[in-house]
Amino acid sequence: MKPWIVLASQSPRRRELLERIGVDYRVTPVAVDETPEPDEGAEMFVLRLALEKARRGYAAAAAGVPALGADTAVVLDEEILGKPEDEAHARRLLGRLSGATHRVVTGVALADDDRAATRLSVSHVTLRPIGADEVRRYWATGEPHDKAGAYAIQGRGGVFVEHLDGSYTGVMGLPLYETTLLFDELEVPWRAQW
Ligand SMILES: Cc1cn([C@H]2C[C@H](O)[C@@H](COP(=O)(O)OP(=O)(O)OP(=O)(O)O)O2)c(=O)[nH]c1=O
Repeated sequence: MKPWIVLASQSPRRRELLERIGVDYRVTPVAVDETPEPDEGAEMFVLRLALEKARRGYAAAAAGVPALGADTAVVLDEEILGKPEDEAHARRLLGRLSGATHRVVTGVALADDDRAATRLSVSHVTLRPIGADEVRRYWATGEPHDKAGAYAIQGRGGVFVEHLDGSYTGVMGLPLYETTLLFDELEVPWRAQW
């Protein structure tokens, strides 16, 4: 049996969110170069990567069903912060995010051979001040290692979140509202489970 969609992602968070709403998917992770173009804004960047992941996922899976791609970036003062390379990098990232408001942008894209649709989710997140010792302990949990901005709202990092203006699932990596708009657009039968 064909799945409804291909998920062009290795992120366990994206799988978990699709499972929450009962979507039948198959995973086909793809590798894309995640380097922003010179002068490319964060919104354009995540939309471009989401679409690239979706298109490559569609081709690689060869399942004849639409492929979903997504990309999340944490943005402070128009700078894309990315994932931490090591503890010192996480310390610098969380030091900058501590006690400040940043933007989390997630692009989602759904594509097949002749159709493609994209949506953008933008959230503003305020983190409370985070102490150096707290960063050290947080790093030791392993949680921040593969997360943009070195924190996870859905995990222990939730204790740092003083305010969220936007989409919780968008910050987590797959905005469910926007994703279901894409499903409707390309006639993915997600409502069958409701
Ligand atoms: C800010 C934040 C990010 N993240 C995650 C979401 C994304 O998985 C990750 C950002 O990296 P992405 O490059 O968007 O995704 P990925 O590398 O995990 O997976 P793939 O490219 O295969 O789809 O950070 C959280 O889980 N919680 C948060 O609060």
